[in-house]
Amino acid sequence: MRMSLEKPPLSCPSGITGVAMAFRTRPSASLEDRSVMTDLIKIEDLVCGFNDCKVLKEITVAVDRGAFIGIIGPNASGKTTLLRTVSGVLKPISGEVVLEGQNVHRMKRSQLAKKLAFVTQVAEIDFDFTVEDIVTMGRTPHCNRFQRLTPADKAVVKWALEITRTGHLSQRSVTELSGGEKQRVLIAQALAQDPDVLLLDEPTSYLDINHQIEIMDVLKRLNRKGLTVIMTLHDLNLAAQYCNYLLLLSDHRIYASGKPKDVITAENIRRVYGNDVLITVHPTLGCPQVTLSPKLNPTESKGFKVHLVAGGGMASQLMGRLVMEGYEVTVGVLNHGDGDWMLAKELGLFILDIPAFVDVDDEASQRNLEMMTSADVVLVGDVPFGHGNLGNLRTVCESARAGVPIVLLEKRSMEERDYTGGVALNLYSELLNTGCIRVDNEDKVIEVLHTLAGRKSTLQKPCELEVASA
Ligand SMILES: Nc1ncnc2c1ncn2[C@@H]1O[C@H](COP(=O)(O)OP(=O)(O)OP(=O)(O)O)[C@@H](O)[C@H]1O
Repeated sequence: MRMSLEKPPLSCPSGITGVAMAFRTRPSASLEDRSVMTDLIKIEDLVCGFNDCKVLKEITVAVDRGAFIGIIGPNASGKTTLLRTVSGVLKPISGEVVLEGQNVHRMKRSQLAKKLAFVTQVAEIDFDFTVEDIVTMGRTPHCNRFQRLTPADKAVVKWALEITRTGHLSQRSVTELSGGEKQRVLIAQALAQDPDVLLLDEPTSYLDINHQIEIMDVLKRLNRKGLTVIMTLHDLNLAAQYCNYLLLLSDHRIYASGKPKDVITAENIRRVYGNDVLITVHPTLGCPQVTLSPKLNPTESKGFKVHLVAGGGMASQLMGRLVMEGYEVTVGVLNHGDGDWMLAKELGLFILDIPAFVDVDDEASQRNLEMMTSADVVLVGDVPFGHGNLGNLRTVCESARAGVPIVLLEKRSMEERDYTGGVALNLYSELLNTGCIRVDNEDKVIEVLHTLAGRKSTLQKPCELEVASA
């Protein structure tokens, strides 16, 4: 069955019209500015919190109709508090939240509920209502107390159930539902309310990945039709993919705001969350994507040095695994801007590098040899060899002759990776005669390194004992 995004016609049209995508955080507007503003929501010098506890201060944000805003930040940074204050549920300590010219905290609840819906975090619903009853309650602001639901109201309820894929639950009691089902029912209720602005507190927290995408897709499509969406999110990747603008909260304030690519930066995440992360670009959407890096303590590393011959972005996975496993990794020789160079840089590894499009020359090779011979093992990734990086292969051969253990990752044969008309292949055959270890996937590389590192530590133990007893 196809879902229609079009709401059935209503007796009270929502007034959703053109979409002006804009969002700004700024100091308080002057009186002159105010006269030309067309913001749907204006948050002015807001201080919010509880009694004397100021959770957030200096919050000034302008939201235009049609914005899709994500509020992100660490635990207890005030995301829910801000959303509750914007929703009118929590009174501000000072400042104001203005919706279409009216202070939300002075509006009648019924009047506000026609324009704004708030999906709270899933709480225990103790009342034995059916799902249909719960979603129907979303129509309350639009109905006269003594009036029965009109066919138009019923059609909206049906639409909200369908669009959130909760129709099959309509006769079930909400007390029996799973957390994810309840979450979708609460979103259905809010959509049945037919608001201009939808606020959602962690709407995906209980949802599996399929339902996360499904709900976010529905919200995005409704947003394209004019629904203004403001939500709190912990998942930074979802936030980057779906939100047009982000507010990053930290230290009782808006720490950063703007487009996802400007807010979700490694520096911001490190400062606010205290985590080192890898920021890459989503392959199809172009938005930032966050990959968590473990907090590696150098003193806990395996004390086993791996020099990696990488290139062309073909050794990225291997590099990440090595770092995760606690090896001391150096990389080289790499050209500036190479995919593996960029990752090595993000990971903070020592890179022996040369400018882009420059061949590995004798000087670079000499330094590479020094690094290889001081490593416990040289690992050659499944990289292609051309005339530019042939020097790396020559140096690996030299290191092998000097007795350095060599591990070769061969996902593809050297014939497939030789762009030198056979020179690389000859060097490779020479290398194989020195008794290198050959493996065909990353897992096996890790197994081999584990064995080699184990041998090294066993050999070291008597020395350590001697030192200890001296
Ligand atoms: N009713 C309350 N009374 C007093 N303090 C509260 C109340 N609710 C929340 N707080 C406090 O306000 C601060 C912000 O809480 P809030 O729930 O807004 O953070 P959050 O960013 O949404 O957190 P999380 O990511 O953990 O959900 C916290 O220190 C919290 O303990």
